[in-house]
Amino acid sequence: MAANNSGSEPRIPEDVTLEDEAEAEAKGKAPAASSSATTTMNRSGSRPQLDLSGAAIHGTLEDRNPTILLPNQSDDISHLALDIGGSLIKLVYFSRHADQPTEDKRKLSTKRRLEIFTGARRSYPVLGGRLHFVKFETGKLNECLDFISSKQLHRGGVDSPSWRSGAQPDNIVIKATGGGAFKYADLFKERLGVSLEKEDEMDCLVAGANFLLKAIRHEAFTHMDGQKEYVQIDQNDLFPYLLVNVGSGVSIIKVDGHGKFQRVSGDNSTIDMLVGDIYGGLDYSKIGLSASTIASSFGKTISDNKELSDYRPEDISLSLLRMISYNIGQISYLNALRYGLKRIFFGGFFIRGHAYTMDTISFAVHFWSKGEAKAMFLRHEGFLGALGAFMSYEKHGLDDLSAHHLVERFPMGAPYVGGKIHGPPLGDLNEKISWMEKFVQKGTQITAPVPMGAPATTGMGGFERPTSKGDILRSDASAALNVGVLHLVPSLDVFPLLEDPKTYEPNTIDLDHDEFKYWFTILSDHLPDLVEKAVASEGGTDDAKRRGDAFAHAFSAHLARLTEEPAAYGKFGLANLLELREECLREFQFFDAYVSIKQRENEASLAVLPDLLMELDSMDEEDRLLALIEGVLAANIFDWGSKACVDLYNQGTIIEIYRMSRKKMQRPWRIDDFDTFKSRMLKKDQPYKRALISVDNAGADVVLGMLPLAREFLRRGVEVVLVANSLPALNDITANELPEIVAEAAKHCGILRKAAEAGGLIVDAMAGIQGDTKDEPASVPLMVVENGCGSPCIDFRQVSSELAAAAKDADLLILEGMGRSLHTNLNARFKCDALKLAMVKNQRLAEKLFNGNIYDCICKFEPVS
Ligand SMILES: Nc1ncnc2c1ncn2[C@@H]1O[C@H](COP(=O)(O)OP(=O)(O)OP(=O)(O)O)[C@@H](O)[C@H]1O
Ligand SMILES: CC(C)(CO)[C@@H](O)C(=O)NCCC(=O)O
Ligand SMILES: [Mn+2]
Repeated sequence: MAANNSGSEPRIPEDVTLEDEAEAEAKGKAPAASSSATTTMNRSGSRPQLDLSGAAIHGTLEDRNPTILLPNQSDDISHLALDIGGSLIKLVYFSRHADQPTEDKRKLSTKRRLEIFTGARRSYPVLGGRLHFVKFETGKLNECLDFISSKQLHRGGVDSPSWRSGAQPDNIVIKATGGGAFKYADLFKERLGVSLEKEDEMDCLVAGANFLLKAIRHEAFTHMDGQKEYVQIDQNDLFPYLLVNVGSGVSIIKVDGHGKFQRVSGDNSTIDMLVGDIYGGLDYSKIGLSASTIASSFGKTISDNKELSDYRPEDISLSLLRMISYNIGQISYLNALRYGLKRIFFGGFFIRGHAYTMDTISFAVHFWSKGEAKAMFLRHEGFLGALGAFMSYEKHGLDDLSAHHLVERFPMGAPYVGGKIHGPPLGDLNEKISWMEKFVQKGTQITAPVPMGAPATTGMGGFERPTSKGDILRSDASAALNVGVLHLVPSLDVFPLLEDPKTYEPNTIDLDHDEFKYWFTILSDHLPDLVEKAVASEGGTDDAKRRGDAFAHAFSAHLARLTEEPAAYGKFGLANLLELREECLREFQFFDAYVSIKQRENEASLAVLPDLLMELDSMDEEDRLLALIEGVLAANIFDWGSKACVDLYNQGTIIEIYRMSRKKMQRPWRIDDFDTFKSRMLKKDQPYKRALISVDNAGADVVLGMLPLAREFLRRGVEVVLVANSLPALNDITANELPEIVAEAAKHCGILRKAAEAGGLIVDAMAGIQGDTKDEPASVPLMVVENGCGSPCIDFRQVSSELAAAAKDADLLILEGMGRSLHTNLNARFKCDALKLAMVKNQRLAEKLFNGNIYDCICKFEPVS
């Protein structure tokens, strides 16, 4: 369908989904993905030896995970594993991040300063890359073979050296499990020239489940009365559990640890199971099992005196489904009872996200155990075996990964595929857009929340707002597998200053139904303007317009999907939603929609900075401190994510609005801990050592607000680490953009200049001559680190290793802006003093959080002791 060569109208299968490779998807732009080593390190004895001749480190030696290129390695190391079951083939494959841009000066000098290179951290064999989940029907094995072949997955992907060089590796071995690994081994050899190395199915199921439960934060959930609830699994309290995999057959396994398990029951088909050993030796009356519960509906078919054809097929199906599901629930419960297990995890594609099935199983388990045992489901339910087979390579170091290394993304196509491939996989962004456009024109119902609404025209808002009801979308959870692409980012760390990472929740407000409805409207309303900016940022070309349309449809589709099922992508907070928007922009190759706005505002602000600094310098210490905090709060008004503020920008120049905002500052602020903060700052015997200052927006916010504040710390001999986004989000300043701004500001300020030099941000020659340096103290460094994020919010469970390293010696954390200190982290507790500064630029949020009003200011100081 996607590549339709016939010239005729493409056929659009009813249940079409696409394999979203999105190879074009923000290549190499994943947050903090800078540290990529190579996957080609092989720890598995079962694999051929690596040819290390000619190996060269790519990138800098100081990079803690340099990419190692092995030019002479016949690239026979596979990034693919299979589970070939009776009904479905599951495929898990890995794709490397594209080559990273070389590190800039800032990064190198910062890393040197922060002593990130301790050598001890080189241990990761893991690299940055992505894990994809795809499935095919076993009956259509050819589709699967074509897919593997078209992507050259068995040879490490089309980007691999051997594929590029055209070399023919002779002995490719791929891990495979499931019955089909035996049955179809010859076919794989014949068609792809690969040997399947069989892995035990139970081993794989257990390894897959253990990995998911350890590494994916919101993998397991309960399902009661149609409601999903994600369960946080404590690693120290995981075992033992019962794993019930319901595929074509049912496997029931008691899992006691990693690699420690015992198959306890069930190896029959789902139908056989009905007559199987449900009560196996147990007293019928003791467990209160009533045979009529399940038998009753079919009982009628006997007494009704009707023919089978008199019944509606859907009624029969439902009865069957209920019967099977109850039975699965009962057998599982009985086994749990037998072994004293409280938790039962269900996997396998039989369940395939069906609310009805999950509810029925849950009900049965709950009922028979009188609430003692819990049925839980897994988001990657069908991929346990394939994932386990993938793990068995022992070469990706996946077992070293923790939840904070994994970021799940939902590019168009991916969540919904989980694998039904019809037609060739989409090779690039252009094909993806074409695919989407066809559906838009047809207005076709599709399983994915892909495009919908009226056909797009111009790229300038020529699309409809998404409807919040799923009338254009078919709500079919069977296709919407809710499995995204797992980005492995080994360079992410838990922020070490979090008081308790286990209980930390970034989002301040739960994105419940009402809340989501509100944000749905906000984000939908904002969309036309965002598309316009995005398109302009790419030169306003036809290509950009087309991508703009596609982005709008894709993002609308996500919103519609989430409206339909808020838990579709796992536990989803506002931080995730705002990040999804940015990721969606990047998916359609809009890398910085606000680039020109940021530039304009930076320039205007830098022009008035010298005057501001002079004014500040004429004040005494206490007044200056107040003026600085006021300045931060006032300048936080420049936020292109806030509708109210954007409306204001039409009413004056940047400087006029800044002055107006400043004039309106009236204490006490809505939260006003300024006096406590001031006292702490003025304690001469206990100065701070290092302040981490997390900045928000470009322009006045950073130039007239945060930089002068940073300068105050520097002047007091406090080291300053400015923390900024790794990737653009709205008009937020990024870590890459910041050094230039600092250098510009340093031309007018000796303190900044010396500190920036000390921090390696600028070299002496770059600094200007105008700064007055006569009474400055011995200089402490000013540094810039990236935070690992590409969103207006921050989740401190996953920050860049740079930031984590910088946190080591920090005793003050300043968070600025709505996204980072209100929407997220308002209630976060840290191991160091924390100052949260923001202007509330949204009426509803002001009311909800503070019983206040839009433009209220928050100055929340939380000393540790
Ligand atoms: N398109 C599909 N075709 C066939 N079965 C499907 C499909 N989608 C979902 N299913 C369900 O998924 C089940 C198969 O699940 P799964 O893929 O986990 O098992 P399998 O690996 O094929 O079986 P086994 O491990 O017993 O060989 C089927 O029994 C059916 O209930
Ligand atoms: C998106 C953020 C968090 C960016 O700071 C902020 O602009 C915001 O919360 N906006 C709310 C939407 C609005 O009020 O229009
Ligand atoms: Mn912002």
